Amino acid sequence: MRKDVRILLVGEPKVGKTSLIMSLVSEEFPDVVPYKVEEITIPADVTPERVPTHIVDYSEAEQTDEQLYQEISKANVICIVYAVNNRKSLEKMKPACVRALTRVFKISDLDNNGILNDHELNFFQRVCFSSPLAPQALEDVKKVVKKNAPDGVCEDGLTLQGFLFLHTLFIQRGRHETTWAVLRHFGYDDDLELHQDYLFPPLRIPADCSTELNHNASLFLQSVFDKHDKDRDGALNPNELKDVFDVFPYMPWGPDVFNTVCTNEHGWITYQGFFSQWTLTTYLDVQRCLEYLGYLGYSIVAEQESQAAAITVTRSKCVDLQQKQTQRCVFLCNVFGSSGSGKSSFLQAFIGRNLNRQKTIRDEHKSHYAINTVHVYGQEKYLLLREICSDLDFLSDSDLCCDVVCLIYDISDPDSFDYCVRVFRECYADSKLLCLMVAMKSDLQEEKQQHVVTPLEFCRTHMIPPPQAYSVNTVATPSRDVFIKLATMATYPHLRLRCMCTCNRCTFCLCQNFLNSELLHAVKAKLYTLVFSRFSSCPFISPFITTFNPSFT
Ligand SMILES: Nc1ncnc2c1ncn2[C@@H]1O[C@H](COP(=O)(O)OP(=O)(O)OP(=O)(O)O)[C@@H](O)[C@H]1O
Repeated sequence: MRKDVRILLVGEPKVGKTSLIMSLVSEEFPDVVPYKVEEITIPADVTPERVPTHIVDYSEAEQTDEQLYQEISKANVICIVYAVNNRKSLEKMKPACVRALTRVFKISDLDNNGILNDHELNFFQRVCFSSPLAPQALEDVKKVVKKNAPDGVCEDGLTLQGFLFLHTLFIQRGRHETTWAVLRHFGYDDDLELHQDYLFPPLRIPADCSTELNHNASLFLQSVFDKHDKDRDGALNPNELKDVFDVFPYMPWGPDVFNTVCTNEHGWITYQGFFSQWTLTTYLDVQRCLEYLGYLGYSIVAEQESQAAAITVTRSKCVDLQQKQTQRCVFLCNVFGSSGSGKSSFLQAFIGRNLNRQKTIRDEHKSHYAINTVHVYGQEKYLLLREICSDLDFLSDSDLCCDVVCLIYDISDPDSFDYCVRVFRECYADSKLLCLMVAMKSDLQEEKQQHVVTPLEFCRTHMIPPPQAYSVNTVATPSRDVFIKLATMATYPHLRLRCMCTCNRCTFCLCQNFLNSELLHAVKAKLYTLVFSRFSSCPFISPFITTFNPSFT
């Protein structure tokens, strides 16, 4: 065993360094429990006489950082000392631990009032240790905290200070494992970092499938939103939004999010906008969504095995097309148009902003995406618009991949339609994807387009619906009809020849609703089964019956 061990005690003034030195080497202070003394492994031959040469007492108030580094380089053992009843020193000395426990506290504080009440303490206890605390034990805990840290109990619940004090007490009394059990349950590894396995649980996504948030996730996100919408105005003001992401190591959303989703008149994200942004992340980057849900403690609060339980992996798009129906709720629309044709304005109109409101958007806060809900024959769907850069040479296959294509031209710019023709011919003429032509800036004077055929003739030739006149230069919110059309085309890509108005009132819409109705499908299936069972034994008729399948009628 080394005899010249040099121990460095680091701590703020008056936290008890000297007492610790004395207790390490003598029996004089039986009440002082040396912090992690077993980890310091004091050599047996250290005596009080040798203390001055072996244990260096470092106090922040007395020395500079440079002197500390010098001492650290000379030390064999470094012992960080803090006083459990001094939160300031605790924060300073173990910031990673305090950060981790603060996140644990915030996740467990289900109503976000800064206090863990009995219900929340019991929930916390149950999810961490699989059994609730007995009422008396709960009272005892609060009593101990209150006695030692008066600010630790408020309104009969534990404050963050009390919660931190409790864990410091566990550590001090050698019950490190209790705190570690909590931290591990909330995803931390031995370095107090969130474990990669916790943040990124396995999730298999076959090719041609997409990812969406399921019902469990929407309940959880609704609770997260409600928890932080303290003024109950249905939107998250800047402070409330910052509070949502307080449990994240970084701010996940940039300023562009305010131009991607619906906001209220102050520009604050509404619940619709909040959920839309989550839907967008899930669709475009599901790994990121898993990570974010991990920071929010989804698996703990929703009592699920992992964040993967929040995700629905949809059926392959090919199978949807074959079966002529889909369960998907999120559809991607690529928006093409020449420079200045009005793509950004179109995207902003989708989240309810007219030209006047768009003028306030700063260039660096612009978004290439816009997402909102649309009702397609009574069902709520999410349509995600993606603005595609005008230079086609830079586009990859994944840039072109989508559920429906929107081609925009500016009726006041005679060259803009030519660009749409180019996109259609080069990228989508041979694909089965449906395209919709939008004649933007319809309030302006129309110019003759410099192309051999008119936009209307071009659409007729290529079985594209006629150009949809659209303008964002409106007094009220711009019309949503064109977005409903796009969402309908994305949802029912096999129905090429159909009414394009989707008003749900005209004869064609009513017929289409009827043909798509589950009742009609059920009746058809019943008839088929009946006919099949009656005539299947007849050798002359059965070959004809088997070719009759209701799903292809
Ligand atoms: N109906 C309209 N009447 C007048 N001006 C309009 C109308 N719609 C859009 N604009 C204006 O046209 C200009 C170009 O629109 P926008 O930025 O949306 O085009 P873009 O296709 O996104 O362009 P880029 O590809 O360069 O980003 C903007 O200044 C916008 O305010």
